[in-house]
Amino acid sequence: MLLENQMESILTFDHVTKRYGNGVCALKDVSLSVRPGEFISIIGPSGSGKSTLLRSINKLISTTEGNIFFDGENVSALRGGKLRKNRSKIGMIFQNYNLVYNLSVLQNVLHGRLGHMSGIRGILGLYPEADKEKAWTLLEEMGLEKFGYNKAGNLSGGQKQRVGIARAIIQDPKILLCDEPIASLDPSSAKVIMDLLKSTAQKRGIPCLVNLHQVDVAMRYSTRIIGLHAGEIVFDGEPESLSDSVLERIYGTSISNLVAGVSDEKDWQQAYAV
Ligand SMILES: Nc1ncnc2c1ncn2[C@@H]1O[C@H](COP(=O)(O)OP(=O)(O)OP(=O)(O)O)[C@@H](O)[C@H]1O
Repeated sequence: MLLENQMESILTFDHVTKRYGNGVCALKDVSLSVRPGEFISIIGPSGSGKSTLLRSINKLISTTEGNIFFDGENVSALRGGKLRKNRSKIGMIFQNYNLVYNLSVLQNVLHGRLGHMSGIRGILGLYPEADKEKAWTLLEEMGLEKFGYNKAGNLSGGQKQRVGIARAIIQDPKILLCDEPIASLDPSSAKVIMDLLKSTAQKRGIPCLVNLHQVDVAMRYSTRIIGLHAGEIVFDGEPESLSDSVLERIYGTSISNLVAGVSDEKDWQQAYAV
């Protein structure tokens, strides 16, 4: 059974540990597998290793022990062109959007194709017509077709993040990694972004790993939640199994010390203006 799961998984962490130069152990013996179609939230207190986990997948951070397998390759061993190719299969969505603000919305979306182009065509911005058509279709899907020629810097935070999603999707990624995608947004924009993330990823069968600080959002959207505490996975299961005692283990404190989550559907609807 374990072998079957590993065979169909797109991403596997096999006993991964990350120790930074200052001695901090940010990931401790982490093992997990991600399968197509999963929408996984990673929760945990500040400093528990969520960003380290996400960034080690595209080797922005090198791990110390263990192996990470992504799309059939051992990421830990990849260098140069092979590493770039592997990264082109990973869509990243950032808290601060990482757009080029003085370029147009369309050009920012097209940047997602750079990893698939030869150096000179990419430098000159000579995108094939098919890519441009795809970019417009994605802008439409994001409700941004009217903003294609606007400067990305002039958009609202929620609109910028929608550009970020379109840029990640146009890559044709095999996984989406989202590092606190709604941390800079108001609750109503956050809902739009979570809805779009989930629908665009699920429609295409792309697995999604999302770092979140909002437990209620994680519970509402995820097919699976991973809870980190001090670099260790202390919970890996369905949202329904995330009890108060599990939350206390993840956050290392009594539930009464946690900012009240939005616990029932009615409260959620009020907070997120459903
Ligand atoms: N470049 C670095 N050098 C040294 N220590 C680091 C470095 N990056 C992160 N750390 C440490 O590793 C631990 C995990 O950090 P990480 O950013 O992965 O946590 P996080 O759960 O994403 O936190 P947050 O929710 O605040 O973003 C923390 O103790 C942090 O101080």
